[in-house]
Amino acid sequence: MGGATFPERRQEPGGSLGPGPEVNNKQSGELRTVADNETQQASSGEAETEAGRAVPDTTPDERYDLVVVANRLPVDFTTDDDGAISWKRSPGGLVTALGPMMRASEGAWVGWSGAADTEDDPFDADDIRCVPVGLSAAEIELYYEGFSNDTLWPLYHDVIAPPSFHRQWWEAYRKVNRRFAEKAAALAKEGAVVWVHDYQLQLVPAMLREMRPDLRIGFFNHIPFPPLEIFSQLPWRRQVVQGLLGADLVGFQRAGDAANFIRAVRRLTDLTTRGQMITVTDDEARRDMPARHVRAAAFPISIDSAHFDALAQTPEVQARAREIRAELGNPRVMMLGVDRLDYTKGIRHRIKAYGELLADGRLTVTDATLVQVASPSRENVDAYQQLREDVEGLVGRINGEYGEIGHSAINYMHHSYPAEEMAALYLAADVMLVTSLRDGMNLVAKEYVAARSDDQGVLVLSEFTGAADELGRGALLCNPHDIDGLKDIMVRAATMEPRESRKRMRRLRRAVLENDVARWSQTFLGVLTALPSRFPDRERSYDADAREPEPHDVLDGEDS
Ligand SMILES: O=P(O)(O)OC[C@H]1O[C@H](O[C@H]2O[C@H](CO)[C@@H](O)[C@H](O)[C@H]2O)[C@H](O)[C@@H](O)[C@@H]1O
Ligand SMILES: O=c1ccn([C@@H]2O[C@H](COP(=O)(O)OP(=O)(O)O)[C@@H](O)[C@H]2O)c(=O)[nH]1
Repeated sequence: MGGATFPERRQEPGGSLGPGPEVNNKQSGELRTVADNETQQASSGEAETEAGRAVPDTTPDERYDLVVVANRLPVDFTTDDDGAISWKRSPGGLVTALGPMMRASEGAWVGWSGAADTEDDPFDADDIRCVPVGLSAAEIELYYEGFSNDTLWPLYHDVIAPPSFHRQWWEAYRKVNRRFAEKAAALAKEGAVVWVHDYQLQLVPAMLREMRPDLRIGFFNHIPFPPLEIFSQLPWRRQVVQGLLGADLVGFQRAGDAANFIRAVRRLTDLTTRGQMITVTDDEARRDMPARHVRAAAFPISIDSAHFDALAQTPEVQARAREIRAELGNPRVMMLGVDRLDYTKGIRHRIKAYGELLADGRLTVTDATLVQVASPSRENVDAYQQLREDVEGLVGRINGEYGEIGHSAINYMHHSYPAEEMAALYLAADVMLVTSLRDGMNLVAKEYVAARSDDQGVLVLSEFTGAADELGRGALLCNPHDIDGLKDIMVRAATMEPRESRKRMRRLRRAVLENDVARWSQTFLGVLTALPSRFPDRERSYDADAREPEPHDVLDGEDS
């Protein structure tokens, strides 16, 4: 397929970001506190950046053709009891998705290291150039835990939990977004591509465009974009839309998300839209600039399917899968759930349904078991603390009620595991339960499929995941709010004839192996770089030969 091409990097494609070695200080530099860092103080000041303001300096060899900007770096720093600094892979699907592309390109990844009050020098981790953005402890509380994960996250996930609106959080969000924009502006070569990711950084595209109008800016939202009626609750809804419209291309997981965004643009601005295109003409500050077009479309994200497929076929992973089953007492049916411990994932609904199946006698602990991995997430946010209490209380009650010696009803782990262990769990599981109440994509569903080269296993998949659009024909789709319906589907999965499950799994595997993450990033970057330039004379350093790949259809001719 067509799309952006990148200079080859020294590393072979496909390595996974496992727990990392200790950081080489020569490479990473000493950790410094934010307060110690004058540059940081300057760039994090309260003052609004004016159009045309000078951008922080970087040395010429620290400029890139491709700059990825995401809240998190692909690795998190941790400091052990002896003060030694090491890193491990950051949680969540964003890193799973972007890691392979970044390892294959000569780009830089701008993000937060996961630690408070540090400002680090750029470093290489797993062959990705990482450029840290420092956050103070207060900013983590206000920008990350507050506005990102207690305002935007619940709002964008169908208000499953009530969002909180605080002006102080919004101010921190703006300030931190500006810091990310400044860092990206300083790192990008003339005419470079900057790809901004996710809800934590929605103001970055417009800020960056103001600082660097020469850049080609893409934005991808990994989580759903809510319907107008919900989005409108946000007191700063216009500023968010304006922030996103700084991009040339705004990508979403599902066509419905892109349609929601375009509807918000139509209602909250005076701009004209036509299908996927929005014409931006209100550049008051820069009247010399011609009108520009912003395209909004769906680009469903994926995984490094071939890599996961190969990983699951290694003798070590296969042996570990057998070991897991043996340790569980070789049940007839092993069901599996793997999620960040997040209220969007429908963990409570799943466990409730499982408990009722045991109570009804439709499943027994000698016959079946549920393994639930709930990896720690956002532990300082109240809703996540409450969720942990609820889930662990429920698991304890069900185990107390139905467990027998040698047969737990539910094997619950509040840990995060490396990819090898995930692959072994997927291989061991007869039924994979993905019951999210709302989920941008859900890469776990795709990983399960990629791991099953034996064509066995059944995927139960919530219709409220992005993955349901592509995997709906092979998975058993469920509505997790309908507990009785969910119970029936779980029993159907546990008792499915091998002939039917093989047929379904083959269908699923075709979808996942064909549409991998390389294709996703090439399609997005291909569309981004093929959009007509506002600077036709300027030679682009990207992909002059690319034919324009097609994003997924968004709107059915809805114009205004
Ligand atoms: O960084 P955290 O606050 O620890 O959260 C982890 C990540 O969670 C979210 O993942 C989303 O992206 C996945 C890949 O596109 C998608 O499959 C999933 O449905 C989304 O929930 C979040 O969007 C990331 O920014 C976080 O880093
Ligand atoms: O213990 C764990 C739990 C999850 N994951 C990975 O985290 C990602 C979760 O992505 P998903 O899109 O399903 O959800 P998110 O957490 O991003 O909302 C997947 O690649 C999982 O393999 C992991 O490596 N170890």
